[in-house]
Amino acid sequence: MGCGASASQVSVPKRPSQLLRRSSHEVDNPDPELQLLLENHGLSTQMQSLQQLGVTKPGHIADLLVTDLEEAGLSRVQIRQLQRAVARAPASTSSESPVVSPVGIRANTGDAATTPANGVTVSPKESVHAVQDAIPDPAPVVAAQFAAIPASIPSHPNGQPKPITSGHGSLKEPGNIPGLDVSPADKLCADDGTQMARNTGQAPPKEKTPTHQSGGKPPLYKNAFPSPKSPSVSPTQHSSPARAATDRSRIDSRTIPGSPPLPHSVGDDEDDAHAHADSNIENAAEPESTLEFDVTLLPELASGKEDLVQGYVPSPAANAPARLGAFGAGPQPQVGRGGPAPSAQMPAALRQRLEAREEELRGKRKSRPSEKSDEPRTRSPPTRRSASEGPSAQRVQARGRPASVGAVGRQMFDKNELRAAHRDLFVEAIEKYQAKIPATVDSKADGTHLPNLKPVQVYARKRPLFSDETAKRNDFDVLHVIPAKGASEQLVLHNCLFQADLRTPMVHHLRFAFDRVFSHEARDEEVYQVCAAGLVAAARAGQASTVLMFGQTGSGKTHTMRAIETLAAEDLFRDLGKNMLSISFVELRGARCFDLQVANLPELKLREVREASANFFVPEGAVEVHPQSVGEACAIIQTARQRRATSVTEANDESSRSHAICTIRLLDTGGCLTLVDCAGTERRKDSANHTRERQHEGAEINASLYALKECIRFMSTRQRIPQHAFRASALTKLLARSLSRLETSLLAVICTLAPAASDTEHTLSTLRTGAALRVKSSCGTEREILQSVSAKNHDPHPRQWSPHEVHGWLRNVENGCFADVCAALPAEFTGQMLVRLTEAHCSRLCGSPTRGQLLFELLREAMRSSNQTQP
Ligand SMILES: Nc1ncnc2c1ncn2[C@@H]1O[C@H](COP(=O)(O)OP(=O)(O)OP(=O)(O)O)[C@@H](O)[C@H]1O
Repeated sequence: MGCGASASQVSVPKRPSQLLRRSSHEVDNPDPELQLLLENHGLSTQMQSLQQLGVTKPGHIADLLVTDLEEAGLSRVQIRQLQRAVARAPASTSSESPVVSPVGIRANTGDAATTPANGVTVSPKESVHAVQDAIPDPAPVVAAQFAAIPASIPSHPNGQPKPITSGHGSLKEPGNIPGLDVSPADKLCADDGTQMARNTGQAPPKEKTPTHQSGGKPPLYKNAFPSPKSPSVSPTQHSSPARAATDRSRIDSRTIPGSPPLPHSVGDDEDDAHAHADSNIENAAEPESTLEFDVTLLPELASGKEDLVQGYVPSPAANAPARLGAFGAGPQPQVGRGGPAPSAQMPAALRQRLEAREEELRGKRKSRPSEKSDEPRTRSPPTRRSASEGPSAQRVQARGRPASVGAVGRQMFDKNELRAAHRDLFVEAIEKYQAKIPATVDSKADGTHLPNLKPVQVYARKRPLFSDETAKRNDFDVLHVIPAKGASEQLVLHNCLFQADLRTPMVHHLRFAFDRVFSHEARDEEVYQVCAAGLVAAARAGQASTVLMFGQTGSGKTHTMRAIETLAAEDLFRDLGKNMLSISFVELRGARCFDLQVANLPELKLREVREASANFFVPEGAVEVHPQSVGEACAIIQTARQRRATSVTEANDESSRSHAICTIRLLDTGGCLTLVDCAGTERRKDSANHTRERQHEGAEINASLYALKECIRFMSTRQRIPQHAFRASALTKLLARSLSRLETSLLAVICTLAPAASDTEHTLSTLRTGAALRVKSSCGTEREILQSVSAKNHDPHPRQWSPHEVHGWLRNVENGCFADVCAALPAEFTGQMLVRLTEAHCSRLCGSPTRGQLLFELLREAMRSSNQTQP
């Protein structure tokens, strides 16, 4: 018996250190009486099984077998003696037996050792594989739970432990018991033996694993490796009916796939060989009548296993979960270790079903963002996308669908798409708002007289919305120039947005005031008259005047400037004779300056000129042409303009990629008119498809415009523009001469605006820049306009009423029926006090509850209507 085997007989110890230790270690034979007892009670095999599992600690043995031993009638002393004997006995009785690792995985020894069973030298590396292979395949263990049904005991795939029919399964001592030869049959079945060891290797770690289903309790092992019921043991030997029942349910461990190899008795090798041979035949004979596939495969199918269990198993395997629980179940079965896919031996129909199910589950897992959260989602559930649906398909879909309906991938909606998708909604809101604005807003300007020329004038011009913008982009007009009796000075930008949830549309109505605002219907002549004519006149008088176009690309800068250039030339020639003016035309591309008057566009250096008042820069060698007629002047300007660098952009088919500076000098007076058509401001999105060079160009344009804005800010507050501000860009260097003469300089900035909703962000940026320039130059005046407009448009809240307004309201409300209340109120009774009156107060004031209630309601109504008209 294994317990009594001496250590000298051990062929392969656990580790090298143990090898040394065990070679000199003698294990005492246990008490023969005890040995007999164990054998009589069928416990000797159990002990050996435990030994092979590496369970050698007395405490563990006691835990695992104490019940059986006690029931077998062993005294405590005997049990302890037995435990000591087991502990001293070699843990491994076979060279094939794997070693139990600290985590309970059995593996072959790490040192190169000749394996007696197969004669193969196992290298350390191979032993690592052996460790991996030794990871328990739980299927047989689970299958063992069904071992009580001998008729349907399945064969395990991949030649794993074969069920041995009881007819061949007489108890035999294993060939790997120390000192005993390994039978040829065992050698032949080395694989099986390995697998069996593998199977048995799973129990010890689970004993210690806290997460184990059974909490690692001893009965698990007792049941997982039931003692073989010797044929010689009659049921009457059981101490109790319950015990008898338990034992009846036990079968020869060798009939249970996954149970440890049983000891062979000397001379049983032949039988064993027969047994294996028979078992192989049996396996071949019953390829599909298996239960273990069921329990082995299902856990891999995760959430779908219950269905499958019910669907598949019409036999006792249907009780798998219950049995699993009863047995403690050891490790959860996993598929894919040490055997072929169980499906390979399954009925075709079942295989198909499982495959379909697996596929479905895989799909579910993919679509499930997190396996952890089983809670139902409050947001709209992810919709299943067909193969044809890509991001572009979703974009198209999103366009036609209200954003409030389950937005799939909200990040795919950009502002402009949402605007276009909800065009009608926004247009209606805009029209409603515009209808509320009174058509006659007082204006200081009458439209015919030129405004008083301030150093910096800021104008805004809206260009028309083009039909292709409406057709292609479903765009709509979001710029509204507020009509006025005289000339418009305000406009509203309706910024159509969605709240952060991307479901709630909203419109921000942003008002801006300028020296003059031109609607899309304004004619070029009108613009010239208001914005440039005064500056032309000032230049003629010897001043330095500058007209500067500023705005996003495609908003109409060049369109407006062309008209101004032509009309200015006409004006100047009308009053002046020949050779009285000169025209130079240069363009700035980044920091480089080119002469547009010369066909080959020579590059010009910017030369610094030092003057007493300020330093400035001039393009050295720029050609100055002296036109002899208006026509000639216009032709010169036209030719130069055509030489200007342009290219196709997202926003403009003929976008100017440079700043164009046309300087007209008045030779007699020394005056100068500088017409600057800036390159369009670009946002990152506009240049997204540009080449690297073009993107660099765009960056330079924006940088120079920023420098220009800085200079204008100094100018608008009548501060001296510092040199560093001028030197920041080529544009400001060239404009230094005009802008630095504070006393004599005039600057008109025309902000050109595109009205399309998709250009809202550009337009807003331009408006903000323009408004900032202007407000600083004229302090509170523009604010007053804004306030007066808001006062006219929005009723002040009763809370803000002065005592005079309170009395006035009381005298007039409801046709004066509350005029008498005025007398009851103190003269200083403010709106703040009025809104605090309760209904009871009102009743007391009015002398009757009915009147009091009416007054109270009228007041509330006034408050409500005022709230509604607030911006
Ligand atoms: N007030 C307007 N009335 C009619 N058409 C206009 C008006 N303003 C601009 N346009 C047209 O819009 C288009 C773009 O105008 P323009 O080239 O002047 O833009 P831009 O601001 O100079 O652009 P960029 O900065 O890219 O050069 C042109 O076809 C122009 O004719």
